[in-house]
Amino acid sequence: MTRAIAQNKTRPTPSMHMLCHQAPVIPVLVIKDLAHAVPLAEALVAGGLPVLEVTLRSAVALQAISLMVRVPGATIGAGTVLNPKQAREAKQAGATFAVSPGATPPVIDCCEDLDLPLLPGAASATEVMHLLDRGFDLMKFFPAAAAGGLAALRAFGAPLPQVHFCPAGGLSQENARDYLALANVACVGGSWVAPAQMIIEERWGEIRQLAHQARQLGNHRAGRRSL
Ligand SMILES: O=C(O)C(=O)C[C@H](O)[C@H](O)COP(=O)(O)O
Repeated sequence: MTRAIAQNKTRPTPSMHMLCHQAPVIPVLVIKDLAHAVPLAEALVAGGLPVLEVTLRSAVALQAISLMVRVPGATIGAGTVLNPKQAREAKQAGATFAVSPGATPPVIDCCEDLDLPLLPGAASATEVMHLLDRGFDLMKFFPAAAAGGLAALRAFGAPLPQVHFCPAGGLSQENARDYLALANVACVGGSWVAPAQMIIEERWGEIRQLAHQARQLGNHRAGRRSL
């Protein structure tokens, strides 16, 4: 029996669910200078965002992950995981989870073999259905704003109410609240809490403040709209 057939049922992904419920926002980070890794993680954790996604888009990303995992209170994942090699390297660096803008069978298989929780990306009903078939009921919705935003997520909720999403791509402090108000949104992802220029200028106090504001977005979730 092939792996796909053997797992052709909805398998809850408890670890990713747990991580997505720790805070309303997962910061998406691009770290270009290794010296920024620890103070950046400390600022975000101090602001109330403990789950961080370090994208594998820079030469120092893996080293950054291996330093940031030692920051008290931080849970570090690797983002932009595009292939099995990157998944293996992320795990080796100490990442607790992996995030991908999409989903390919090799990445899914590799993360399963590594026992590395994966937040795979989907942008259409067909992609969501493929991931459901692979047992995922929590996935990234990417690129959220470009792929239909709030209206698309609301529409997914009718035929696919069992699926929860972490929308990312085009979110901001201003629109994140509307996404978090949807019943099928577990959390959101975004780079707005750690803007590139602020990182370059090492404005950690301001980043902590942005994280704090983002954390507050979770306070309004009690009154969420149903789908
Ligand atoms: O790198 C990944 O794994 C991704 O899936 C993409 C990121 O989540 C978005 O690039 C964040 O988008 P912005 O908040 O608009 O900057």
